[in-house]
Amino acid sequence: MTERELWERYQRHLCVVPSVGLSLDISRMNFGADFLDGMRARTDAAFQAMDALEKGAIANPDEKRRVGHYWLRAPELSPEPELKTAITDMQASVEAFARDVHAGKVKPAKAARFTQVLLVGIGGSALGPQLVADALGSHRDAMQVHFLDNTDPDGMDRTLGALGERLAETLTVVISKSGGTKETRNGMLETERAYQQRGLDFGAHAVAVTGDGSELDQYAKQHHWLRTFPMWDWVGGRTSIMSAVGLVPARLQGLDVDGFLAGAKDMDAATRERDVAKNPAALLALMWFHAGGGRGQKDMVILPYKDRLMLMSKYLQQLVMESLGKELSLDGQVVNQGIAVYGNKGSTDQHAYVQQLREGVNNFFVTFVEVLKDRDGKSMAVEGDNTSGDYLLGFFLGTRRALFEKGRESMTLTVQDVSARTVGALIALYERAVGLYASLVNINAYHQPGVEAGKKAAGRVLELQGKLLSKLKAAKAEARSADQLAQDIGAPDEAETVFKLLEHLSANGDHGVKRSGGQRPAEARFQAG
Ligand SMILES: O=P(O)(O)OC[C@H]1O[C@](O)(CO)[C@@H](O)[C@@H]1O
Repeated sequence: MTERELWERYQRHLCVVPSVGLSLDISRMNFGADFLDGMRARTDAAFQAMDALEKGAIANPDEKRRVGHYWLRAPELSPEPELKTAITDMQASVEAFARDVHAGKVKPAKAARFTQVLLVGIGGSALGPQLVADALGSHRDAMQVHFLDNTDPDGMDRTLGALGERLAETLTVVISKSGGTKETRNGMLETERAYQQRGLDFGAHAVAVTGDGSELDQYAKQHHWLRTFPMWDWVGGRTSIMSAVGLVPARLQGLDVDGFLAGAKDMDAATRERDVAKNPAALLALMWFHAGGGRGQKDMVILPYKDRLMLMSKYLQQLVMESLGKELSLDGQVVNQGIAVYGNKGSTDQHAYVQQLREGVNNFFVTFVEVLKDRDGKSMAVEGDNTSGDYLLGFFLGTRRALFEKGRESMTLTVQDVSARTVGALIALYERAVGLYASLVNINAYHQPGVEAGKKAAGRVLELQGKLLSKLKAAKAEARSADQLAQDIGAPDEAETVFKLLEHLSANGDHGVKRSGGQRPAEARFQAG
């Protein structure tokens, strides 16, 4: 294709959404002239399914749940008045609470004001707040936000240690829809102890976001936490950023929540458009289908040319992969669907994996995200008349061209700026694209059975550890191999897991397990010290 033909193709296929200042360019995807028409029947069915979902149908059949994240930015579209009231009440109470915190009406016992937020959550209960805080935050925010999103003890020490004395002015927000997620429970308990060690009452510094009656809800009530904000079963974790999950930290941070919700609402309106050429969510879903043959054969590389959007790929990794990575179709057939997502930011990635994108295995398509506004205020010239921002654009266009020359497909999303409106719109765009794509490939995007399997298996490992520790204590000083101990606890087939447990136990002083003998599994001996 000549440059001239490409320019024509660009103009023909450019999808512009003036209401949110966003455009999607699909000209560098190699779909044929009849592709969009050929997909018309499937696309219409996807629109119908989305329409039913928005009207309150059970769109998550396995869990028999409705899927209501679109109502969070347009409560008037809720299928029942009670839901609308629940959403608007939540929004008003979050706003009022943040106002009281900022004004010092809700204040810690041993400091004048809360200045820090510590968010404890994982997956959908952390990734959205992390993206929003990083994309929109600055040192001028009303409060600074920190995160505990794992059960890694050293990770917790690092975050809590960095807060140090400031724990006295830290408001901890524990977020868990289910209220029973172990990583979050552990982070909460360790945080509680950190407060206690400084003579601070955790409850007077803690807020929960969780489902009514959950384990976390009960804990918060028993320990007289400051507040609990609701989460509902009709909002999925990975699409919960516009529920209290995202609004509580964003309001506390002092971000433009109204703009964020408005951007998403405007994008929703634009992506209900049935004319595919004018609908960027439908085009994204169709390009994913084209690129991967409807089987996810190509990975989605997200390359935003803006530091503030670096977490976009991490956020989309959960949204896309937890939604689309499914073994079974809606009809129960084994389909093993999914699309792998990765990326960081340009032009930084140019100096890392882009080498492979241009010359290596052609198993991906890139989505470039271009932000027109360089910065607040003017830029200095760094070379001739050129600014740093001119260079960023140059590197983006250069990389895109270099990939195209080698037959590597890409799309480009262009936005005006990284404002709250834009971030809200981008999230809404991808939420709908994921929902539409799920319909195109006939899967349930709103459950995550695979994750549950891992959680159950982890539970069994900890059960095994319990048995192992009892045995080691009973056997006292007798040093035994992993194989012998696996026999002892009646789990001979679990010798490898037992060895891994013993290796970990003996590397840490918590349970008094000692290791002797050689380095190889068969030579190692373990005993209770
Ligand atoms: O908010 P919760 O219930 O703690 O769950 C956290 C995350 O865990 C998952 O269920 C996966 O394990 C995600 O879907 C969810 O966002």
